[in-house]
Amino acid sequence: MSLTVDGIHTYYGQSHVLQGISLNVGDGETVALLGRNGAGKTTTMRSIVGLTPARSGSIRLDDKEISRLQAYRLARLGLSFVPSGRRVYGSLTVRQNLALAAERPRKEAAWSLERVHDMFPNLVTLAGRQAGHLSGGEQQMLKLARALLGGPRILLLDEPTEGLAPGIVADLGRWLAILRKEKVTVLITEQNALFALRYADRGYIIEKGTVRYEAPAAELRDSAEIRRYLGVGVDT
Ligand SMILES: Nc1ncnc2c1ncn2[C@@H]1O[C@H](COP(=O)(O)OP(=O)(O)OP(=O)(O)O)[C@@H](O)[C@H]1O
Repeated sequence: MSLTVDGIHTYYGQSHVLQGISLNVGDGETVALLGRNGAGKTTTMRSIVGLTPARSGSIRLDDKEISRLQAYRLARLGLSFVPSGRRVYGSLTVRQNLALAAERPRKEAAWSLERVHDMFPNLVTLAGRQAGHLSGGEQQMLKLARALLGGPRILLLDEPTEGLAPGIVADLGRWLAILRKEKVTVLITEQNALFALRYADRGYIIEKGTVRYEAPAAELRDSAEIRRYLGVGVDT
């Protein structure tokens, strides 16, 4: 499975936010989408998954044109969008949240509950807890678990570290390393550029709705120019 975004233009009303973004995510790759505040990272993801459709340009899953499909059909095709923030069914328990996600999986790519529990053993302990009462990190874990149970062909993770304590960010790094090893195809946006580049194969840096740089993650991480541009200091 590969995702190809080719020259998409997306608007909010009159505001021309994405001005010809092109990128691709190859089968089994982890790709980081970076840029300053307001550059258009979230909008790019929302365009890919059909929540804020692009007005022109092409988006293809393998050779299939998907840019005109509605969000629910894209979700059925295996585009799994994990938005930032606390988006779980707060009044349901962890167990119920997982059961709902496992109800109608895309069979060929679905993870079993057992495999998900191997990756996130804490979810076993937390099974009876109400999801709305979990910490930010625990909710992030639950969102990822739900996405995997659904059988994603590509996981789109929007700012997964947002609002997480440093210790939890380290956990998230471990999960991203596992996804990469398991060859799950991932597109990730991050304010924390160095974090994302540590777990990505390649990265794109966008500015004002266009791609400004594209390079292997290690190259972006080591470039003084890129660090200056992104306003990041030394790697920790
Ligand atoms: N619902 C909306 N209506 C109008 N303008 C919007 C809307 N959402 C985002 N924008 C504008 O579109 C531009 C791109 O926003 P976007 O959220 O994609 O950026 P981002 O790179 O994800 O940045 P951030 O990390 O700050 O979310 C910004 O100028 C933003 O103000």
